[in-house]
Amino acid sequence: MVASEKDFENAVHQVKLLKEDPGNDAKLKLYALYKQATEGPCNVPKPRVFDFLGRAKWDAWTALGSLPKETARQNYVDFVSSLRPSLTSSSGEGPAAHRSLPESEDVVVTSKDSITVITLNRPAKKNAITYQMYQDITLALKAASKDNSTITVFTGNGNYYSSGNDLSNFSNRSGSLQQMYAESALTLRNFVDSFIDFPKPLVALVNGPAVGIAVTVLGLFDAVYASDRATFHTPFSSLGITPEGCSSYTFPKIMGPAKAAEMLIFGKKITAREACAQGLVTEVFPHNTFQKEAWARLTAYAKNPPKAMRIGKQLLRSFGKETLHAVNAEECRVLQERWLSEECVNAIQTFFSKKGKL
Ligand SMILES: CCCCC/C=C/CC(=O)SCCNC(=O)CCNC(=O)[C@H](O)C(C)(C)COP(=O)(O)OP(=O)(O)OC[C@H]1O[C@@H](n2cnc3c(N)ncnc32)[C@H](O)[C@@H]1OP(=O)(O)O
Repeated sequence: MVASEKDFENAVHQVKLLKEDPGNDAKLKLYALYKQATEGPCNVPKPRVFDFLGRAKWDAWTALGSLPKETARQNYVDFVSSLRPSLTSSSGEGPAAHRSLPESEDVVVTSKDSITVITLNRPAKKNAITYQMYQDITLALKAASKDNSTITVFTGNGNYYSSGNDLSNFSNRSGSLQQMYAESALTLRNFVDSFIDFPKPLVALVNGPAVGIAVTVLGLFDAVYASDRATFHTPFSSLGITPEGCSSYTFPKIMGPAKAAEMLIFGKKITAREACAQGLVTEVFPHNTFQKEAWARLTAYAKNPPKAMRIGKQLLRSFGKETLHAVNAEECRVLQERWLSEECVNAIQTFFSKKGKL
């Protein structure tokens, strides 16, 4: 269900009636979503250095990147409902995923034409996936598996689909290294499990380059539509690490062992058309018509009887499921060791010293 103009106006009115101060973070978020919904992406100059409030507002608005006006309107309505559960929108039920998803700006969940959309929303960092985002995505998938949508879609905001794991994930957490890597392995395992077990059709709209784990989990999707600007890159060896996302099993099955090794061991970056020829991508669209064509396709597919699609997906998936879980467990075990290796530590240091981009 997409929020109408009237829902939006109601939500704006409800904010004015709030009896309690929702706090600065919430107010900044409301401001940013309101501006994005009414004016589109921020294109005004950054306020002067001593205008702290003006700069905080500008930052919050700018962080929304190119989020479409309709999505911002929907997010505003949903956010107002979450501030005051008794304030429900006049259009009835909102996206079910919001009910159990913690507040997150980096992973945005919306609902449209029976389709739940999970958008990676860190365009300034090329949608790199933080530790928190792994957990939010896991929750979002769990919620989407139970909501009333027919299809779930994954995409990225901005010019990247995702640059994969945020390489600062291991430098900004507390506790011993062993403990941090054990927790990370568990978080990764839960994250990948939620793709393996996802019960409905899951579609990726790869709007731009994809790196690392953003590529590997594609082997667990039911369809992958890509812009012709998308590329697919798994530079694991150069980072001193090993494949995850079940790719050590799905990629050889999808593209054959030789092509899988070229990507997963030698780190060859491939184009969208190459990925399509190799079976990782379902179809490639010209970038300037990508959104329109892919959404026309999805909207038509979402009209199919949902139970038949769900049962069909389960048939396709059920026989390999135990193997996928076993592969996931083993990949996470091996990675936990690799993260401690000198090769991996050096590669991450090199990236942050700005000498080692892909
Ligand atoms: C729970 C743990 C689970 C772990 C699971 C493991 C998964 C494995 C992987 O996913 S491996 C892949 C890891 N990703 C990378 O190695 C990509 C690193 N990024 C780059 O090489 C480049 O940034 C780029 C090629 C993606 C884009 O280059 P470009 O020049 O176009 O842009 P910038 O480099 O200036 O990027 C803009 C800002 O974004 C930051 N950034 C981009 N990607 C990441 C990332 N993966 N991790 C952290 N930060 C990233 C970049 O540092 C810039 O930030 P700045 O503006 O503050 O400088």
